[in-house]
Order: sequence, then C-alpha cells, then structure tokens
Amino acid sequence: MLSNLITLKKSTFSSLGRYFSIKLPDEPSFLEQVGLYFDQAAKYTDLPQGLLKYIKGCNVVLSVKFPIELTRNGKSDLHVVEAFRAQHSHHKLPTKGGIRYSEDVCQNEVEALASLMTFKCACVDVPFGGGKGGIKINHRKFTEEELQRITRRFTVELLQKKFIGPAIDVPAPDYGTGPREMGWIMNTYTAYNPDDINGHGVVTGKGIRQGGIRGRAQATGLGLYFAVRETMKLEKNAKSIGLSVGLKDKKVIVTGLGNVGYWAAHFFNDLGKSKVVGVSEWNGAVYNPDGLDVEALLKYKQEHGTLLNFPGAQNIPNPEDIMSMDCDILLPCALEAQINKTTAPKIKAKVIGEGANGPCTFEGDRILNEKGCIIVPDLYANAGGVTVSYFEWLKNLSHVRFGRMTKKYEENSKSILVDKLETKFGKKFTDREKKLIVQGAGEEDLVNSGLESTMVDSFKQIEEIKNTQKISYRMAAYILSIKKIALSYTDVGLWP
Ligand SMILES: NC(=O)C1=CN([C@@H]2O[C@H](COP(=O)(O)OP(=O)(O)OC[C@H]3O[C@@H](n4cnc5c(N)ncnc54)[C@H](O)[C@@H]3O)[C@@H](O)[C@H]2O)C=CC1
Ligand SMILES: O=C(O)CCC(=O)C(=O)O
Repeated sequence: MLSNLITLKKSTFSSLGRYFSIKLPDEPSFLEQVGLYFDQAAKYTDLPQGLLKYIKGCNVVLSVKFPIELTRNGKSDLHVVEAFRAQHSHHKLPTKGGIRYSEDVCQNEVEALASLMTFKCACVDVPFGGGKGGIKINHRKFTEEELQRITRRFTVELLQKKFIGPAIDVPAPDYGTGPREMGWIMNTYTAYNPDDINGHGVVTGKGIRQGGIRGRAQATGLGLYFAVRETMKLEKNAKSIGLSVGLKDKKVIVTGLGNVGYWAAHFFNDLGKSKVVGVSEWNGAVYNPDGLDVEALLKYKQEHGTLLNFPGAQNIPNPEDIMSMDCDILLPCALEAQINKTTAPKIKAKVIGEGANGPCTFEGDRILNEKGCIIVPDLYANAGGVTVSYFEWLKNLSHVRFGRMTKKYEENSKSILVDKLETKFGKKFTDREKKLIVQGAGEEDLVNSGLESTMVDSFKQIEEIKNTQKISYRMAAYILSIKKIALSYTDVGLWP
C-alpha cells in the first residue's frame, strides 16, 4: 500500500526535473515524505477529509528568475539566478520561515520546508503560518558584494509580488544565510517602504544593531538542547534505550558546525555536561572518543576552512561516515536526507535530535524506529529558532527592548526585600548571593526563559499524545499540530 503510494507520487513528479530536492534512489522526495507523515498522523484525528486536504497542501509558491551581472576570469556576463518562496498556510499571519542559499534549492524543497514551518509553529504555539524561501546558489562561490546584490534583488522580486512584509511574510536565516543577509533584506524593504513604522519586523534573525534580539543566534541550538533534555529526563525513555537518565557524560555527534550545530554542541557541552565526540562539515569530519573542545574546533574551522587535522582528533575524510561512529546521541544539523536507507542501518546512536529540517528520510526514520531509537522530530526539536523569531518580531512591533522598563524596577524592589530579610534574621547574604537574588531580567534572560518554557510545555503536550496513542514522538507532534491548525479554521469558519 505504502510502496504503491510512493510509486504513484514519484511518477506524478518524474517529468518535472528541477522540481525535485535532494533525491535518493527508491525514496520519496522531501515533500512526499512530509505528506506521508501528515497522512499517517491524520488517521489519528477525526477531522473531515476536505479540511485535512486543505491543511496539507501548500497554498502558494512564487518561483522567480532574475539576472545578476558577474565578472569571472576578467569577463563580465549575466548570470540567471533561480529563487523560490513558498507560503504553505495562511491560517495565521504573517507566514514565517527562513531563506536558504544552497545549490539543492528547488520548488519541492521549499514547499516541504514551508509545510514543516506550519506544523512547527502550531506545535510550539507560535502564531504564524508556515513559509520558506531559497535561492539556488552555492554561497561559497560568490563574493560578499555579489551576495548582497543577489539578496537585495530577490527582496525586490518579493516586494513586487507582495510576498514580503511585517504583516505578510517574514523571512529569517536558514542554511547558508544569517544576520548579514537579514540586514540586507530589511534595509531593502525599508528603503522601498519608508513609511512602514514596523519595517524592522520584516525579517527576524537580524543583528542586534538592526533591531534583532539577544538570544536569536543561539535559539535553535539551545531549543534543541532543551528538547533532548526533556526527552532524556524520562526514566521510561532512558530505560528503553539502555542509557541512564539525563545528558551528563552522554557521547554526542553533531553533523554541520554552522549556526544550529555549533550552538547545539556548545549547550550540550556547557549545560548538559555531555561529551561531544564527533563533528562533521561538508569537507570532512573529526572524532575523538575522549571529547572535542567545541570552542577550539569552531575557531579551527574559521581559520582553516575545514575540521580536518584538528589537533588530537581522528580525521574522517567522508563526512557521512561520522554518523556510524560510536555515540549515544546524534544531532543532524546540516541539510535534509542525511539519515537515509543507506546510512540509517549503520547508526549507533540511540537518540536522534533533529536540528536540521528533514534530516531523516521516510525510510531512514522507519529503520531507526525499528532499531528502537528515540527520534526527537524536527517540527518540535528545532522550533527554538522560530520561537525566538516570534519574540524578535514582537520586539520590533512594540519598538522597545524586552526588560528595558522592568529591569531596574525589579532590582530596586528586590534590594528592599533583601535588606528587610537581613534585618529580620540578623544575617547577611554574601555579595554573590545578593547579586544573584537582586539581578533583574534583561532581554536575553527573558528570551531564554520564554524559549525554555515553550520547549517544556510543548514537550508535555507531545508526550501526552504519545502515551495515549503509543506512537512515535514524530507522529505525536504531527497530530498535535494538525489538531491545532484545524481548530483555527473550525473556530471561525471559512470566509469569503
Ligand atoms: N538557523 C536556524 O535558526 C534554523 C535552522 N534550521 C535547519 O538547520 C539546518 C542547518 O541550518 P543552519 O545551521 O542555519 O545553517 P548554516 O549554514 O549556518 O550551517 C550548516 C552547516 O552545515 C555544513 N554542511 C554542509 N553540508 C554538510 C555535510 N554534508 N555534512 C556536514 N556538514 C555539512 C555547512 O558547511 C554549514 O557549516 C538546516 O536544515 C536548517 O533548515 C532549523 C531551524 C532553525
Ligand atoms: O526563525 C524563523 O522564522 C524560521 C526558522 C526556520 O527557518 C526554521 O525553523 O526552519
């Protein structure tokens, strides 16, 4: 039945060529895969078929081609750039999701990623519809000035088609993009819309000086840490995979030392007291069973452009091979489809925390589940980024830094309380204790606290469905999201 479905879908798309994303032989495409998860989860709901069909499909996709003048080997010529923006669902506005720069970008991929964004936002109660965009380029092959022209030109394309705006569709960083690109997009948008007082809210993941929020850079990695921490807090989970409760001393492997991967490695080390034993990049991986110094490794990558030959570590020239090395927890944080029919059987990790979107193919997921692994699924595990993007957007709309009006007030009133306690009990707090008690919450404290409570609350909701239905975390997260999205339609009805 399933294989029939896969064959049917594949033949439907087979003539479309560039429509497909990273394609593995005999495996469904990324978009088909998200659709298959959706269909499985939908069976656990009693929602009408028509509504389910509407929730599943992508509402609208923009596909553009534009020229950029490039000089290569002393010769100037036009280069045609292909780019996409998908808005999967408008049940909440604006639509929200990153923009990635990668040679693998195609319509199938952005549609899959946009639908994941819809389910992700619903899963963690972030009031946005799902969107995603991408420019089909290898960002390593362009200068900064060229990337700026490409980014600004794409922004103008989005503007002309009314595909961007603080109330319409709000991009953020993704693979190959970061605060620099978000700054260019915002600057282009505000140049064309000088009277939009909320113009800064047109993108999130900006630099702090451009109106970004403290804690956004770390948010996806920190959220991933919270997600796996909550999973491994439960004795029944730890027992089922033969590990002790918690993250302390667990051996961790991370693929992709970019934004998500670096911060995840940092927090597993720093807060979780885990041991990061392996890290991969596109051009090679390193492994050390005694643990790698994550901060030194990042510095090494920045200086040498590779992780290979990092002092004290074993070189793994083919990055894919790092996933079959000994570890307890695997955090795939690069692109999709890394864990597939071929690589999944070799994986030794018992827990997979999906930092990337779609890192396990449908077959990879099935194989890991058969092996008894616990998979903390993307739509929950990497939702920290969009959660803090939501906080950044709120900051931009309110035009004030969180904590600015409360920090000092909080500190003053807590100081009075500390003085009273000291007088009443005739005992002094140490200076360190006093500082810890009195300190008011600044922007980053509030962001991290909001992020942690979001990840903890959503975990509880997913766990409850998982226990009732006896299903995987992925299925439980999909069911949770689908039901929430359905409610937003049934509550108010359809109009017009
Ligand atoms: N940036 C964010 O806030 C969020 C990102 N994600 C997802 O996380 C993943 C990574 O995104 P970012 O960290 O933002 O991108 P990034 O561009 O900052 O980092 C990705 C890293 O992976 C490396 N890489 C490329 N191919 C590789 C391979 N074959 N093996 C190992 N490493 C490889 C790249 O060189 C790069 O350093 C993507 O799937 C993205 O959609 C999900 C939620 C939020
Ligand atoms: O921060 C955001 O708005 C979106 C992040 C993103 O692209 C993702 O969660 O996949």
